[in-house]
Amino acid sequence: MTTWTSSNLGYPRLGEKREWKKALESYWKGKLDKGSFQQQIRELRLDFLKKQQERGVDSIPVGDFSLYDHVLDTSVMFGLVPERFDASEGYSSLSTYFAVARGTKASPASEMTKWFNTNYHYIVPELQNAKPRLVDNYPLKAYQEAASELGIEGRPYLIGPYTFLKLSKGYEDHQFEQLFNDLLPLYEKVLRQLQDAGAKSVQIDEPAFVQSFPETDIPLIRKAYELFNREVPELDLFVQTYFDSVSHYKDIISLPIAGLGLDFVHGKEGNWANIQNHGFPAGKVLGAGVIDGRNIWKADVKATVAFAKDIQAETGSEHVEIQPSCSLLHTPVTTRHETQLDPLLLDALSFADQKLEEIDLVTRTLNGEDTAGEIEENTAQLARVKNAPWRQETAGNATGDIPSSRPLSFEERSPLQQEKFQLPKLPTTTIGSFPQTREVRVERRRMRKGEISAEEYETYIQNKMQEWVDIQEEIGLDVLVHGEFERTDMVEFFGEKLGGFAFTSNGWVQSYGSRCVKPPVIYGNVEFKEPMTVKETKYAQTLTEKPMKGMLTGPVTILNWSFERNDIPKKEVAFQIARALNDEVLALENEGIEMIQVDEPAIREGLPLKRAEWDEYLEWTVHAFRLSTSSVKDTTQIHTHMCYSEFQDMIESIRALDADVISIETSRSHGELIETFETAVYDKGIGLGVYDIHSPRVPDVEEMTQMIDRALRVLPSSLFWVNPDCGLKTRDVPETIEALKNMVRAAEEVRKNLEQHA
Ligand SMILES: Nc1nc2c(c(=O)[nH]1)N[C@@H](CNc1ccc(C(=O)N[C@@H](CCC(=O)N[C@@H](CCC(=O)N[C@@H](CCC(=O)O)C(=O)O)C(=O)O)C(=O)O)cc1)CN2
Ligand code: MET
Ligand SMILES: [Zn+2]
Repeated sequence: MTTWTSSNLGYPRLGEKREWKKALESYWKGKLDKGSFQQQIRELRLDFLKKQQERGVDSIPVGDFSLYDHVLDTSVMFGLVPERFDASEGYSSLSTYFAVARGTKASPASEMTKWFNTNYHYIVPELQNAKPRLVDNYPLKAYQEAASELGIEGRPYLIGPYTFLKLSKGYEDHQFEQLFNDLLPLYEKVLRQLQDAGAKSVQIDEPAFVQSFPETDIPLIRKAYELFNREVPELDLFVQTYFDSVSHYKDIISLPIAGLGLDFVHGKEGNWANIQNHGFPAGKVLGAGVIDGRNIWKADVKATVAFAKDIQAETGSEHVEIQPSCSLLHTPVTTRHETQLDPLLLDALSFADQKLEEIDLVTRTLNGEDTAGEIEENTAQLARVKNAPWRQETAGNATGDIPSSRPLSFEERSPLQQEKFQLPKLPTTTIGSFPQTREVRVERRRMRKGEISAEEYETYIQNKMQEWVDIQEEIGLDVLVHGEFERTDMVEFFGEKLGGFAFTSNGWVQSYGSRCVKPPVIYGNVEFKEPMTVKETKYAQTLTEKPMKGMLTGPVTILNWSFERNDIPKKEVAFQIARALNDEVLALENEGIEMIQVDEPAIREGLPLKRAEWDEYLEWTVHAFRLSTSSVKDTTQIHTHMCYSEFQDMIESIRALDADVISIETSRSHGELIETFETAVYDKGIGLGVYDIHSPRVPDVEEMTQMIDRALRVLPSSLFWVNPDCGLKTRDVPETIEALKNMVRAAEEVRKNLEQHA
């Protein structure tokens, strides 16, 4: 007799109408006092638990909620606050916590980077001189709160020691084992306190188990879980993996743990092969991640039930837990406020709350409950969607008519471009966006609500462009941008203008801290309808003699930061977007915009978690970029931009993009990227970001000249550009202007030095 239960792995923090974001931002601005802030947050936290309870989830995670980021919570819990931060109010005080996340005047924030292959960013733990100790047991507090306030017997959430250390920096490979050993007693203490408080099980997330990791780490992992199993025998250790199939599956399933959760959506083939080849140990709970936690399409409940039964039959498991494929942090909260969507499309969607209902339905069905009516309804809904007119279109993916390489090599076309643009050495520019102030957003909302006309809004945007062209001229930047004021977001904006996309009103997902994105939904074939950026860019160009850089989002980034359709291969969609962007690039060029940036920050984040799959991925992503950008004249300069990235291992693919200039985020990793160029050859235009734009802190001239000098030790000055790490949309106006002034002065100083030494 099989036991079927349900569990959730994490719930979105944002709230149905982004209440969490609003509370945080008001608190940071000093508009909400600490007491009210904590009260509001507590209500949200409890409400989220209640919503999961109401949806019948058997195992509800507690402690996955966070005030910024769950990795930062783990760091703070273990006292891993870098020394540069003032911890006088206590390591786990709000002021210290937010200082690490956001930086202060005195201390730059900790680095932030991508959470595996998602668009969520975590704060990277810094372990230089680390002396970890248990400062606060967050999961315990969360467990007790859920129990006393709501009577929920929650399952405390923890990031496992192996994954935590893998996500950290500030140590050499040979120190890994020592640091790991230092952490274990702390984990043991946390677990013991949970056991003493009556917790029955814990969720220990180890997504690092799905990455390609060295076999030599296995004894360490084994040692950790053996220790936990020995020291907290009453507590069921439920190890959770997601985003792909488990590497070294045989070793991982033999750990002394109570259960293992596997992703049967994003690691379906690999995990299926794993259980076929190696089975699943008797007596352990099998977590079956069968509901997609990364996308927003309604599940086929009937097929899911059948698949869960297949998994059970294959493994003979006595206890299977039906789960989402990963934490629901990566999906929007609920479809219930979506009123603008085509009803047929709305019918096809499932956000976090709906996914929990699907999990419940699947579980009840497996338990033999009569759910025939509900299943029938689900089947009918799916059929309606399948018959929708936009699902009938066959994929038009022919791109054979678009060139995917430029006629001249970089060496040949670069002098032609220089002759045309006449740029100084170390040209200065920015990445595209200028502050999206509250005023800009309010104006847009007024236009959308019909409170002002489209013309009034257009005039407002034109005035903004004028204002910022003047500012850029005044600062002395060499290549200007229009500022992206007309855009809500670099992906959503294009989604709204291209065919085949739909957009939600409340489909927000956390990107980092309080910042959210509203990924558009790709439901049909992507098509160019009309020029998307020409009007603004052309207008901005009339305001200046300097080159105005056109600004587009690249095909892979549009794809990766949207909810993708799941009925045709991803790369087909990328090529469709590439075709549309190629039309836009040519439309810009045709109107005299001859420097065009096509941003591709998401190429790196989308890299498969398993090395073996990299080549194939890089091949189609590079091809998509080249399809978008290769049709231009020799004298047209193509720029691209990437951020949050570790590029060490993909420099060759970056070269293969064949962009004339690339700008890359560098400074938040304190220049680590620069070291890459000591060995790698990069021989096209390149700007390594000279200042971190994620923090309100204004760097001084000296700091930036140092960054430039450091870069020039490994890159030729003839190819080097000076720019910030990324766009400036999240910054305030005064700090933006001040920082850019310092940046231009830094470039001037270094230029002067170069001339003296020439
Ligand atoms: N898609 C995507 N992914 C990305 C990035 C990115 O730019 N886009 N950048 C990297 C970092 N991530 C980021 C993600 C979001 C934001 C960001 O600034 N998001 C904004 C929302 C942007 C937006 O869509 N704004 C809308 C709606 C904003 C809004 O809340 N409007 C108010 C009215 C105005 C107000 O009260 O503020 C309302 O409707 O009530 C607009 O501008 O129109 C936010 O969270 O605040 C920045 C960086 C990596 N991933
Ligand atoms: C996340 S990359 C952002 C690039 C975009 N052009 C901007 O400046 O905002
Ligand atoms: Zn960027």
